[in-house]
Amino acid sequence: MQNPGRSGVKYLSQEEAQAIDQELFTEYKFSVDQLMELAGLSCATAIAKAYPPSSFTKSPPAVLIVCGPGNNGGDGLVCARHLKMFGYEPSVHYPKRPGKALFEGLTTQCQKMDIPFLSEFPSEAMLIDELYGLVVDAIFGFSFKGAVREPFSSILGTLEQVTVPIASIDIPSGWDVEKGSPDGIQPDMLVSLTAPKKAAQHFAGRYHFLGGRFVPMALQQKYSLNLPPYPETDCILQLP
Ligand SMILES: NC(=O)C1=CN([C@@H]2O[C@H](COP(=O)(O)OP(=O)(O)OC[C@H]3O[C@@H](n4cnc5c(N)ncnc54)[C@H](OP(=O)(O)O)[C@@H]3O)[C@@H](O)[C@H]2O)[C@@H](O)CC1
Ligand SMILES: [K+]
Repeated sequence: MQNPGRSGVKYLSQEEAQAIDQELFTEYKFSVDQLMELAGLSCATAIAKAYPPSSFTKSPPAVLIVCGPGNNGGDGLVCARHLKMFGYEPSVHYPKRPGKALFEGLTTQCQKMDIPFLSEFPSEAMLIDELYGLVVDAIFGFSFKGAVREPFSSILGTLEQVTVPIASIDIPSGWDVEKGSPDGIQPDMLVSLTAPKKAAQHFAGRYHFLGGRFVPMALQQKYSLNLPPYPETDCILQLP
């Protein structure tokens, strides 16, 4: 069954999301860094649309970006770089770094753009609320499984208590990719990449965007994604 969501777009199972991802790389010959750049740019663009710098109570508009150990974390690093270009003041916490050239390169790019990397995660939610106007959750994406391991369980425990909005990339971190998590973080924004995953049906925040306008039509059709048309040349689209 196709499981169409409110907009008619298909909500993917974890297996389908991983299969499409693999096909983009193996059959369509995209490289990870190509798609990660487009994914991260989509996220920064959606953030700039929903939370323009003028909407922040403090200037400069400070954003905390928490990056996890996989490609979702890589999207977060790309997003941080574009947010800086857009006039935000991003800071990154990146506690578990894969020893791969792609992530090392993305980290260096951020560092050379004067984006600070916090060695310690703020232990109190209140501190985050005082210092930042927005948190970007780039901890886990569609490959997340099982109970959250440290240091991310403590980080997510703190994020559950922040009052500033959280923008989640692809999946609200800690949520089951298909079933969601009523007790987990409750982001204000979700940017679904390629197509929403089933967990997105439990998203109750204000802004749900679709991003990652890079799926060739043949692949969209193979998986019956039924993606709504993106407006003009936009790389994001707001879902109802
Ligand atoms: N095609 C697309 O649309 C594109 C998708 N892109 C992005 O890629 C994302 C998917 O990336 P991904 O496959 O690298 O996995 P992701 O979810 O980041 O994390 C895996 C890491 O988390 C860890 N981990 C897992 N469970 C855990 C737990 N319970 N507790 C603690 N750790 C846990 C796991 O560790 P391991 O289990 O291997 O030890 C591994 O290190 C996708 O959501 C989108 O954002 C774009 O970049 C490009 C185009
Ligand atoms: K995430």
